[in-house]
Amino acid sequence: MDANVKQAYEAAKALYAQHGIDTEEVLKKLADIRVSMHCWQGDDVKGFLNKDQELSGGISVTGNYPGAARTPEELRADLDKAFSLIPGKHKVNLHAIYADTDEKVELDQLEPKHFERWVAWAKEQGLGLDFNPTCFSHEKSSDGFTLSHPDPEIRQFWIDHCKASRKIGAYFGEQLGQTCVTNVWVPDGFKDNPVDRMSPRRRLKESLDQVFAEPIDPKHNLDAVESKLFGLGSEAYVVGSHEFYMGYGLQNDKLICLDAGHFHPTETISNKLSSLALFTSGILLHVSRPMRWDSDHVVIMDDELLEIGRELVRHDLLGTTHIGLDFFDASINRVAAWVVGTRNTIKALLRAMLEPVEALKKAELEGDYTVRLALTEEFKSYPFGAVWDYYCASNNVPVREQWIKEVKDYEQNVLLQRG
Ligand SMILES: C[C@H](O)[C@H](O)[C@@H](O)C(=O)CO
Ligand SMILES: [Mn+2]
Repeated sequence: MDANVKQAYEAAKALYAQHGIDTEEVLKKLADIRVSMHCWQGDDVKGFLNKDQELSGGISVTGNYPGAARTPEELRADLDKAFSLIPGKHKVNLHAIYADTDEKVELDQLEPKHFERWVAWAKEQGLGLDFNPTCFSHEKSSDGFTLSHPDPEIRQFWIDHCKASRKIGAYFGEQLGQTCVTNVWVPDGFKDNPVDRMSPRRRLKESLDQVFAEPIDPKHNLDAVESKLFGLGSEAYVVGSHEFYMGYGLQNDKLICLDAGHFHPTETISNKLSSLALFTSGILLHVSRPMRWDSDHVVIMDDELLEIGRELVRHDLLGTTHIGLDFFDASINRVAAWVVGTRNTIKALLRAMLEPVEALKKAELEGDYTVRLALTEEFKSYPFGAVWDYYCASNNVPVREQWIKEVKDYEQNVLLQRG
């Protein structure tokens, strides 16, 4: 390890120790956290099953940076590259359209065998896998409805797809010895004001009941449901709203997924964690960065990311919260997008772990808001960066911006050769 990195770490360690913060313990805890890196940043949410199908469902990817992965092999190579620049062992979040198979298979017919190559790779790399049914970019969702569709045949197709997805999730969990989270998000909604808000929600509820009817060992698969306020083309009404899924999740013991981009622009998911945690056995996060709308920008270390980290650490929610990422930016190098977003997410958790939480809570309880404010602010310039650098070096990944050169080399030698 570089002597300067070690020396800076030792100085930081001593400073934090003065506040009773044991950096060695902190780094051990940090190493246990698995962030679920979403595969869809690597190819602009195209997948491999219906490659020619246009992206739909009210989400959108902008940019035309060269080098998007075109095959499962390319996507795995890009993920390998990104993981080599990120400290720790993590998970990959797959969508159903990323099946790796030579068969032409419909979504409702998908089986674990169509993901065997992903599992073999994950085993080799020591990664976990999460899963999502893909209820968009398909002719049967072209009018904007899936699980809440008025046509029972179309509804059944999506129910069968979601059922198949849970089985694939259970297979991942069982094969890899790490619980898979299978997250159901459907785009269903209306562009303009509906007359009947209730019937689609009733249909969605009934469809979900069918999807989840078969019990699955929670050691292998946990179900999650993801709400949304609006999408492109569903501005007036989304069937699966926050209230809908909060009710459904609480009543049926499902993980409630909070996506940072799925609420009113001034609403934050950090402020929801301490409430939901009191009523649920776990939460799924989609850490994203909405800019003016659900734009899915790459996660940066902004106030909200820091606050999410603090809430998870201060209320001891790391054991029950599944941290997934959800962004897709095609205007920059896609491997770099993963590295920036994932490193930032881990770094925000580290920063939160390096705060004098007990002293701050004590000040608050005693009504000493002066100390609460002053200490919070002073800690913003404590040398967390030295601890982070040491963590990266100890994990044999590049320290600070050294990783950029590696991505640039990979771009020259691999991504730009893809034509
Ligand atoms: C591709 C994802 O499933 C999707 O982004 C979903 O999680 C979402 O957030 C839709 O807005
Ligand atoms: Mn999401």
